[in-house]
Amino acid sequence: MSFLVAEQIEHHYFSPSSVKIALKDVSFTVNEGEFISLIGPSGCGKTTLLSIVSGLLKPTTGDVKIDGKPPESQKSSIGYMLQQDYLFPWKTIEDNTLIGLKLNGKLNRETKENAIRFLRQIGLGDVEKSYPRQLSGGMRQRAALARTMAVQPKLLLLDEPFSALDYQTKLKLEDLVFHILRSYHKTAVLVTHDIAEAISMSDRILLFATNPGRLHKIFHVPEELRNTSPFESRTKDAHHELFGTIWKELESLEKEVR
Ligand SMILES: Nc1ncnc2c1ncn2[C@@H]1O[C@H](COP(=O)(O)OP(=O)(O)OP(=O)(O)O)[C@@H](O)[C@H]1O
Repeated sequence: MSFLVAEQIEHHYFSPSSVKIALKDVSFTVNEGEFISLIGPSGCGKTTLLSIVSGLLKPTTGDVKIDGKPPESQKSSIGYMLQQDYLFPWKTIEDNTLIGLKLNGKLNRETKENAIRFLRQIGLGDVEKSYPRQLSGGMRQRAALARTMAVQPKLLLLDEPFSALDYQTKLKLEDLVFHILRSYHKTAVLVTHDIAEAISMSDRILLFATNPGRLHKIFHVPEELRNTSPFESRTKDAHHELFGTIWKELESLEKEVR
């Protein structure tokens, strides 16, 4: 069943001297529990689209529905992970994890216990009472994941959450997020510049073209990769084949622009 529906999205940015068409006629659906990635050249409208899906930005025309309702009415059901962790430096990891629950008025004994259990599950049990400055970048992003998951979002929007990490930490966190989102059957939309990351984490990949930003092609990730951890996926022939296909498509888009 389609959980997220985007229909004929068009978005224009206006300045005194010009109009930028950031997105043109973008339609797609995401099923419940599905993980999709948005990839494409810089400026093709990925972040604009994520802002529209989150309800932070109203499209010039077109419509988005999350679980049959407009995104503005679903804000407490949407979780974010961004490139920066945005942890509050003066709060402990535990307090940072509980912040969304507090803001949503959902902090009680049960939700607190769940959140702390999750912190322990992802290996942060020893640093619950530590402050963000005492943690490595990877641990801080894990704390950001715990804060996101604490509010039990129905939809996760992931805007390049691994791109600021060193390569090894990035692979480990991809693996963790993949397993957590699968095991909790979460619906997720990831924006990334990393084709291998998109292949190893997603069920489908939406490739966008630029000028104007538009949906160019949808790639279905083969089942043998979808049921494999990101680490292992990267070692498979099917992964390399899909990488080659998407890379060629990206190159042909670049030639179009030149
Ligand atoms: N607030 C804004 N005002 C005017 N133009 C904007 C604004 N935000 C984005 N744009 C333009 O809209 C287009 C799409 O931008 P967007 O940031 O959504 O693309 P993107 O694919 O996320 O880019 P990147 O991969 O570089 O992050 C770009 O040409 C950008 O310059």
